[in-house]
Order: sequence, then structure tokens, then C-alpha cells
Amino acid sequence: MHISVIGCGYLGAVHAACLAGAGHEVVGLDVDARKVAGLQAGEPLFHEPGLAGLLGRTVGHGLRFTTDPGTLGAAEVIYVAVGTPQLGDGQVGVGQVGTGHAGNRRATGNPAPDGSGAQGPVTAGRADLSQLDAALRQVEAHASRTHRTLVVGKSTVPVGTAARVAERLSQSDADLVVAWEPEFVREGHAIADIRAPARLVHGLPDDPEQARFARSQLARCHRGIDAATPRLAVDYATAELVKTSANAFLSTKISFINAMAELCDAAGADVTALADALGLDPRIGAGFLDAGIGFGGGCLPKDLRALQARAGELGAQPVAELLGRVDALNLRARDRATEALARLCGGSLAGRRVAILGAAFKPDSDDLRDSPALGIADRARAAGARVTITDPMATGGLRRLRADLEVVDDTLTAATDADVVALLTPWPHYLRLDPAELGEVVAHKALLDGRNALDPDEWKRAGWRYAGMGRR
Ligand SMILES: NC(=O)C1=CN([C@@H]2O[C@H](COP(=O)(O)OP(=O)(O)OC[C@H]3O[C@@H](n4cnc5c(N)ncnc54)[C@H](O)[C@@H]3O)[C@@H](O)[C@H]2O)C=CC1
Ligand SMILES: O=C(O)[C@H]1O[C@H](OP(=O)(O)OP(=O)(O)OC[C@H]2O[C@@H](n3ccc(=O)[nH]c3=O)[C@H](O)[C@@H]2O)[C@H](O)[C@@H](O)[C@@H]1O
Repeated sequence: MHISVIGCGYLGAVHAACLAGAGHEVVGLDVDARKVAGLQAGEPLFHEPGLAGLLGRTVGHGLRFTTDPGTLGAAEVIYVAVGTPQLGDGQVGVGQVGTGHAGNRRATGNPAPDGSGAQGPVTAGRADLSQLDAALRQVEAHASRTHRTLVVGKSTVPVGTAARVAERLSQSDADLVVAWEPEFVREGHAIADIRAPARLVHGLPDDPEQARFARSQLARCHRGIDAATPRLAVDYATAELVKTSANAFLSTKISFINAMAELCDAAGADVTALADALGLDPRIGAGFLDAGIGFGGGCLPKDLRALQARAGELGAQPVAELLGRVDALNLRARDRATEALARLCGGSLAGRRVAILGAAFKPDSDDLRDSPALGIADRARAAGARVTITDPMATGGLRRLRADLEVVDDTLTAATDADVVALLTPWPHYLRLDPAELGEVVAHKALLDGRNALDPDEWKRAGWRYAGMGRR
């Protein structure tokens, strides 16, 4: 099957490689020529375990990457996996991809930036759909004029977007059918998650004939996936909401356990034991109950804020408030960690040296987007500390993005003369640190275990002052 994937970032590149691995003829399209050259050379510009090997086996054998949108004409299916980051102030949201619908514009009372006089939303937190808009322009210009093409949205979008995309593409002179297939992969596990998903959710058109076409094309795309995988056929809006509510639920679970960690700190209890006990109740489940410095990355925070904004636009204010509390609790974990650092330094971070181990938002990733570790680094610096930071995988990106930070290559250099060491991303490498060896180079043996990942007794026995997050 001939498939194009528009947008070859963390999601699209892995998706394209997995489709090619399953035997399809795949073209990955991106506007970033450096990214395309790296992928075509089998050397992705980001770290995802197994991706380089998979590219080595598939590039030139069914897979290629390009910046040429003219390649879209050959595709039977076009996946759209472009970014949908959080809008900055003063930009537009959902209305960007539409055909003039005023629905969400009424919500804010701000003028539309297209000069149309319509009312447009101008609030941070919404999804920025400008990449999606550009991708749709490419589809409109280059999709086949001789055969019908299925356009499948993979990007995470505010509810209502898919219907607008379908309405817009129905006005094209190409024969285009739209489906939305939200993606649930985790960075660091992307290949396994794509090959063996827990479920496939297909947002299909209302028109039965178009829906049949979409289902049969999607079934062909997924020929490598276990036939027993649950496949849920729903309408566009439900599919969009399954994705954003899944991420919101995971975020809520993390913020809940971090709220309990704060209570544990106040009451002298231990949140790790509490989470173990909660997790044994099958109705609760053990996943996503690791308390610490909270969630970050390119998805959970921005998806939570986009859903909050959308709930507000749709008039569901209590829902927006709930999601806002989850976000606030998440950011509060960063504040609490910074306060813990200050306590370990005797009450103030002014003039203190802080060594941060881990910059990526989680292990097995070099993704720095909305990283809690960087949030804490910035808070500590604002409180007067001198911060040195290291990470096994993310130092290259960190130096490029944050020239203001003191970035070093290894743990011992970071920790030399430190008044306090903070473990903020639980890379396996850090979990094996020797407290005695680290104790030789620091100025003071004080440790913040921001992910509750170390054995407190081992560190205390080696003479360290240990603080976790909600942990005795
Ligand atoms: N990162 C992940 O693991 C997951 C991401 N998602 C969603 O997938 C979408 C993509 O996420 P990421 O891959 O993390 O973003 P990303 O920012 O890493 O990748 C987006 C890519 O799209 C490219 N692009 C932008 N406009 C384009 C255009 N007009 N034509 C061709 N390429 C274009 C960019 O250059 C970039 O390489 C987002 O909506 C995200 O929420 C969903 C599940 C998992
Ligand atoms: O939409 C997305 O892009 C993806 O977002 C998350 O995946 P990901 O961002 O790769 O990372 P997670 O493993 O979910 O971790 C997110 C953040 O939560 C933190 N976390 C996770 C679990 C936990 O118990 N506690 C906790 O603080 C992690 O350290 C990390 O900062 C979801 O897990 C995926 O299902 C989803 O597809």
C-alpha cells in the first residue's frame, strides 16, 4: 500500500518506519530539511530506542523521507502527524483549520486576526493548529486527482477539529475522505506501542459509504497488528475526546498522587508505600502513581491545557476548572521540589551550588519539552542558586536550546563542589550511583530524590541528608 506520513517528528518518523517495517511503501514528508536528511541517513535527530536500527532496515526498502509534497499524489492513505503545540498569547486556535465556522470564536470576544471582523480566541493554552493548516494545504494541492485518498489525522487536536478538516477537504477537487486515528504511544516505547497497541480508535465519517472506505483502508494499513487488538469505530468527536481525555486522566492520576505526596510530607507518611497499597486495588491500578516532580513532555501538559481551553469554549466551566487544578498541582510539584532544595541548603538557595542529574522529561528520551527538571533549574536559579545540569542523552539539545544554562557531560563534573544534588530524571544510570563515590566530590552530602527512585537508607548510611517527595 502507498502511504505518506506528513510530519516526521517524534511520532511521525516512528509511525512511518513501522508502516514500512510492515511491508508498505511509505514516504515520510517534513518541512525540516535537516530532520529529513537525518532520517534518510538512518540517523534520527532525536533519541528513540530502536528507531535507528529500524530505519537502517527500512530506508531504501520501502521507506524514504523527503521535503517534496509532490510525493503526496501517489499516496492511497495520507497520515497527518504534524505538531499541535500550545499556542502563545495572541494566536488563533481551532478556527485556523476551518472554513469560516464561528463556533469557538464567539467564546472569547477577541477580534479574529484574519481581519474578517469575526470574533477570535486569543488565550494561551489552546492548541496551535498552524502546522495542521499547512499540512492540509499540501494535501489540497498535491493529493491524487485520479484515485480516492484517505486522510488520517494522527495529531492530537481539540474536539471539533476533525469535522472541520473533513468539511474543508470536501471542498477540494481531489476525492478525499477523512478519518481520525488518535495515537497513544509513549516516547521511549514508541515502536513497541505502535506495533502492539492496547486499542485502535477510529473516528469515522457519518456517511456510511465513506466510513466503509475508511475502515477498509485502515484495516489494510494495520495488517501487521494482532487481529485481536480491540478496534473501536466511533464518530470524529468521540475519537478526539478519547485521546485528550486519556492524557487528561493520566495527568490527573499523577497530580493526585503528588497531592497525596504533599499530604504525606505534612503528616509524616510515605507516599511510595501509599501508592503501592493503592495500586493493589484493581479498580485503581498501579500505573501512573509515581509521585515526584510531576509530568512534562511534549504532550501531557499541552494536551491538558488545550482540553481545559476547549472545555471553556464549549461552556463546560467546571470541567475546565478541574483540569486547571490538575495543571496547577503539577506545577506546584516543581515549586515543592525547589523548596525542598532550599531546605537541604539550610533554608535558602542564594549563592548555593545545585547539581541537577537529568534534564529530559523522562528517561529513554532526549525530549526537553516542558521538562520538570528544567522548570526546577529555572526556579533554583531565580532563587539565587548556581545550577549545573547534566543528562546522559539530552546535553546536545540542552546546549542548543538553553545557552544560559551550565551544562556538563557527566555526573561527577556536575556534582563537584555542589551544596545539593538533585536527581530529577530517573535514568537507570543514576539509579546505580555510588553514594560514597559521589560523596567524595560534593561540598555537602545533601540529596533531593525528585523521583523517589533511590533507596533512602543506602544514602543515609553513606552520610547523606536525603529528601524525597512525600517520602520519609
Ligand atoms: N510525541 C509522541 O510520542 C506523541 C505525539 N502525539 C501527537 O502527535 C503530533 C506530533 O507530535 P510530535 O511528533 O511529538 O511533534 P514534533 O514537533 O516532534 O513533530 C512534528 C513534525 O511536523 C513537521 N511539520 C510541521 N508542519 C509540517 C508540514 N506542513 N509539512 C510537513 N511536516 C510538517 C515538523 O517539522 C516536525 O518535524 C502532536 O499532535 C502530538 O500531540 C500523539 C501521541 C504520541
Ligand atoms: O500523547 C502523547 O504524546 C503521549 O503522552 C504520554 O506519553 P509520554 O509523554 O511519552 O510520557 P509518559 O510516560 O506518559 O510520561 C509523561 C510524564 O509523566 C511523568 N510521570 C509518569 C508516570 C508517573 O507515575 N509519574 C510521573 O511523574 C513522567 O516522568 C513524564 O514526565 C502518554 O503516556 C501516551 O499514552 C500518549 O500517547
